[in-house]
Amino acid sequence: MIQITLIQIDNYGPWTVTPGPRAEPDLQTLQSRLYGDLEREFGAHGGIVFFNRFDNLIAISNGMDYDDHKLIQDSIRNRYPITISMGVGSADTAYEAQKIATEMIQKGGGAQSASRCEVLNIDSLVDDDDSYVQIAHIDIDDVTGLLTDVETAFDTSIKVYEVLNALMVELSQIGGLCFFIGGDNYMAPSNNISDDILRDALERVDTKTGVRLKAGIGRSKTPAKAADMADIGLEDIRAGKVDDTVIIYDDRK
Ligand SMILES: Nc1nc2c(ncn2[C@@H]2O[C@H](COP(=O)(O)OP(=O)(O)OP(=O)(O)O)[C@@H](O)[C@H]2O)c(=O)[nH]1
Repeated sequence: MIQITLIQIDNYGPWTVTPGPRAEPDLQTLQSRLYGDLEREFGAHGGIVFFNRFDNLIAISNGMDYDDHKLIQDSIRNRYPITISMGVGSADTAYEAQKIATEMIQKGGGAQSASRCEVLNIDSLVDDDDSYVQIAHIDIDDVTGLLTDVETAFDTSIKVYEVLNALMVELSQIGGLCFFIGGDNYMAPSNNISDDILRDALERVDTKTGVRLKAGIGRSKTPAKAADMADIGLEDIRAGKVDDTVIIYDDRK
């Protein structure tokens, strides 16, 4: 089972324009610092946060309970001019878990409801015995030689974001999620998606976008450890240790 936490800034839209439109560099600073702080806070529990849309961030939070979430929520209130609500869901697939987490927040009120403040709704927490996270670290082959060093920076970004969208659509159709994490890298929470099915999905994206993707896949009890093993898998593919575009490492006893 994978546990997903949706973190949503309370009443953010209206806040950004009250008493008048706030300077965009200030909003960008707030959003990036909030992402960094949440990454550190969830990371301290072995979790991982994806910036997603910055006002709606998605975390894998296996092993974190109500008190862990509440402590983070209180800390953000003490250090920011905004507050956050959180919804938590657990399921066999990442897509279903985020769907439940979203329902948990929506149950607490609208994203621009002036009365909704610091909702923390948990549908279910993953038991330690059932805790399992699969993450794929997906990378474009030779983005440096094919794009970064030969195309304009913006044209490279068009391609990288085109690949992101194709990955998000493909993975959501097989129960997974996918997030851009920088450069030419994507991370896909992908519980219950086999390496064969994932390889086929990557090949469909290759065909659609004209790139060649590879992926290390990590399986562990905690999100951070699963991500670490996915990174190792990616490095082993780069080093030619396997003649495949995907490799799985699983450290569950
Ligand atoms: N978030 C994140 N970004 C990374 C990671 N590794 C590389 N990057 C980013 O991705 C960019 C490209 O790095 P690489 O993927 O190693 O370059 P490449 O030319 O595609 O090389 P190959 O993937 O080996 O074919 C770097 O400039 C970094 O911005 C990583 O593990 N995590």
